[in-house]
Amino acid sequence: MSQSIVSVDHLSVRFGTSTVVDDVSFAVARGESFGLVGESGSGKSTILRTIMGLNHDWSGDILVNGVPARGTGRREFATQVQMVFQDPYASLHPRHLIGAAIAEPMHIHGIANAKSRTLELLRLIGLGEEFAYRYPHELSGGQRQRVAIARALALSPKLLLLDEPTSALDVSIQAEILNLLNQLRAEMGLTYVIVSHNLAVISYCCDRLMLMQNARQIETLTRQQLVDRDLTQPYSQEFLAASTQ
Ligand SMILES: Nc1ncnc2c1ncn2[C@@H]1O[C@H](COP(=O)(O)OP(=O)(O)OP(=O)(O)O)[C@@H](O)[C@H]1O
Repeated sequence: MSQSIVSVDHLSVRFGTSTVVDDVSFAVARGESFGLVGESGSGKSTILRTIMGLNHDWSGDILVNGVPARGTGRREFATQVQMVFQDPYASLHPRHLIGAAIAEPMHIHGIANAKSRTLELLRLIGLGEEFAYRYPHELSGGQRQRVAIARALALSPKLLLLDEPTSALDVSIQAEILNLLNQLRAEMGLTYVIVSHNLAVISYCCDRLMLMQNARQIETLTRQQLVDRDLTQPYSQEFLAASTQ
């Protein structure tokens, strides 16, 4: 599909003798937000990590911007796709200033004006420029996750892979981060693939979602189908019932 920013075709991923992603296919259009949802261990994060090139024992096809992910050089790939991880406490070096953390990918890629771009990114994610001179321990979890998002956007990728972006945060902060993600997507024309076990998060941020169970895809739904409970698979009904109890 030439319109897709990422397409995954018959993807299977193994760790040793276990197949943790089994024949999964989906495609995400430019500007779309696509959710991967399902119980713990169903293979969601493994799909994101495989797209990022962090797993090696896999078969099938992954195309990013129509080009095989396996064949794309790491440097070029980093300008197209970035990942945001669940734990904002683990994702920032404790002894690096926030400004340095955001600027680092730009320095690695030899991008000019890294300093002014860093300040611009801080404004974009709703933190003042003064945050450039703070250390991670001086920030709240929500502020750190904002910084992780700024860092992911530093090379201006069009595709973000978000792995449980709010589940390590206080419930009161989760909505703020989801609102920020929605706002950034609209303003910057970003595409998201968001992993979550939380249907509320997915329905707030995603246009479509794919439900997974035990390494396999069960069903793909639009947000409207989710809202209307227009489900065809018994497992989807079960999962939804369990999630909304
Ligand atoms: N590096 C690894 N080595 C061996 N097994 C792994 C590795 N990473 C993941 N797995 C296994 O692969 C399966 C899928 O894990 P994955 O993290 O993709 O699931 P998930 O749906 O994202 O779950 P969660 O929401 O708990 O992260 C699990 O059984 C997990 O134990």
